[in-house]
Amino acid sequence: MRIAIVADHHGLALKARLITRLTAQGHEVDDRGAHADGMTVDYPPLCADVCGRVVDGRADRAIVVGGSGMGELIACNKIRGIRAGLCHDLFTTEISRAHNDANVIVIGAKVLGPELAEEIVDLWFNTRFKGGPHQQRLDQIALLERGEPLT
Ligand SMILES: O=C(CO)[C@H](O)[C@H](O)COP(=O)(O)O
Repeated sequence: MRIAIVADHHGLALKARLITRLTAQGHEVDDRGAHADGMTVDYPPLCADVCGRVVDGRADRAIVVGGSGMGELIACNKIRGIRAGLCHDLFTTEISRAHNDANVIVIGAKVLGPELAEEIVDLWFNTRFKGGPHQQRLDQIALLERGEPLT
């Protein structure tokens, strides 16, 4: 897969570790920043960058690493066409793909250790969307996103 990845200042070490792992697995990983320079950064532009790439097809999926990940989750889900999941355990990670067809995974580097983060990312990439009634619900979410009435 073509994966766009970003991290703020809290997620740089985890981002580097995930890039190494995903590249070794055969993915094409595009590191969109931030880059290790000791500066603090604002996460919304980073989220906008990778989410824009998912929406316009330059990336298949995106990974966003923050401190808690909560603000990143909010930012990503403001972008039309993005379904971002905050994944800090195996159950919600699997559901974010199987039920929600998440196209962005958000991780808090201050919440998870690196080994669990790797396990979560592997599970996220290896879980298929189930479709069926879940597709109907995603269609309803898309209506909400466009400000259209739910039918
Ligand atoms: O996870 C985050 C947002 O949800 C950020 O990493 C966090 O808010 C950064 O804060 P600070 O610059 O004070 O370290």
